[in-house]
Amino acid sequence: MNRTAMRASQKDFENAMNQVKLLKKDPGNEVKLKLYALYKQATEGPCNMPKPGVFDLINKAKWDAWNTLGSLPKETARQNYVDLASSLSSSLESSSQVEPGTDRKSTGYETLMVTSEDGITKITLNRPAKKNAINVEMYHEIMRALKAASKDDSSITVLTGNGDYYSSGNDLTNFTDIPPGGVEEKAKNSAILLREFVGCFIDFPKPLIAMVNGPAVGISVTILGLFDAVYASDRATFHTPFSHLGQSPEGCSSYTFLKIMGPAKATEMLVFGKKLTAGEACAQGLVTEVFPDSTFQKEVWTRLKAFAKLPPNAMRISKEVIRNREKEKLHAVNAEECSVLQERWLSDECMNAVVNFLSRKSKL
Ligand SMILES: CCCCC/C=C/CC(=O)SCCNC(=O)CCNC(=O)[C@H](O)C(C)(C)COP(=O)(O)OP(=O)(O)OC[C@H]1O[C@@H](n2cnc3c(N)ncnc32)[C@H](O)[C@@H]1OP(=O)(O)O
Repeated sequence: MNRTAMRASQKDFENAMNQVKLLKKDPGNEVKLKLYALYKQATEGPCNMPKPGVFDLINKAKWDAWNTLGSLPKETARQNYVDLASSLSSSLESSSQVEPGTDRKSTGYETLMVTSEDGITKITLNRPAKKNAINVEMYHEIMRALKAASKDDSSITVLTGNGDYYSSGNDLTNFTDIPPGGVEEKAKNSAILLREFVGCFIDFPKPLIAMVNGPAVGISVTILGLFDAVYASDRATFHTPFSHLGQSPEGCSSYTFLKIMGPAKATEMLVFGKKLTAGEACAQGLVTEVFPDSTFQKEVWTRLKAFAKLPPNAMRISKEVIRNREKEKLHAVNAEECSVLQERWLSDECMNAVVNFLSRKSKL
């Protein structure tokens, strides 16, 4: 790279584009937008395309990024692209060099940490900077981890979150990646993914325990009705703001929550979006037991290690006896909830809520 002359050649630019393609780690949307904008400016000059519509989120973000470069000369954009690509490849390469020993690398998960020890498989949601929001990759990885845990040597499986949140629920940027078939195809694909995801919890054969380490939102709350025990820190809260988001209940909660807490309390949560404290969630039967945050990890792990010593086949069979007669019903509820949601995601109410969050106009 001709860095001394501070003017990147066409060859430097092409090398930089290859460097970007070969990056082992995703540099994130913000950086990708910057690269896109610099590429367009370097090859086509200032943006003179018409501005995309407000619901065409991806193209609008790209247009905004390119347009922000104003009349930056092509040569400067080319140089900036080369510099950015070079800084990315050195920072992302070096960060991947310090990680080989970590769970993430050794298990091949990008959004989870999965460990298996003392008869317990622990699946940790691991996007703490995004409050463990569940993106499409995480949905797939959770399903993969559950399938592996159902067949491994462990006798119980635990789901928890890394950082201050258990999970902020569905990653709202999932709605921005619109395929060529448009928003209808996106809604259809999302409903298929959601149905498969929830189905994995319905069918999970071993005792499944949630350790809710902090606030839980949306789908991370609704699927708790499919767990066998839910232990919560007293910092945890339980929030299903579906109406606020123009959406409707999922995770079989339209059935399980009614059974767990009765229709009136379930309606307060699922229709009016009432946020529960851990104590309230325990009083309503959604949470098994609440622990002070300072002793949460120690107390719960002591208990789980004792559970994991129980005969695994007996636990599996007891779970089957308790749960199996409900399975067919749960799959039917899951299918119905997903088909209702597929329509909801296309509504103005839902699209406006997503746009407002993504444009930083609203938060829960
Ligand atoms: C396949 C599709 C299936 C769909 C299934 C449907 C499920 C329904 C649901 O799950 S509904 C629930 C959806 N979740 C939300 O609406 C939560 C949105 N998030 C918030 O309101 C807030 O972020 C918060 C209250 C959770 C936390 O607020 P706080 O101020 O403490 O933190 P930040 O807002 O600064 O968050 C830190 C960064 O994390 C990003 N982020 C948090 N939650 C989400 C999310 N759900 N989706 C996408 N991104 C999220 C946030 O944008 C910040 O990112 P930044 O640092 O890059 O700005």
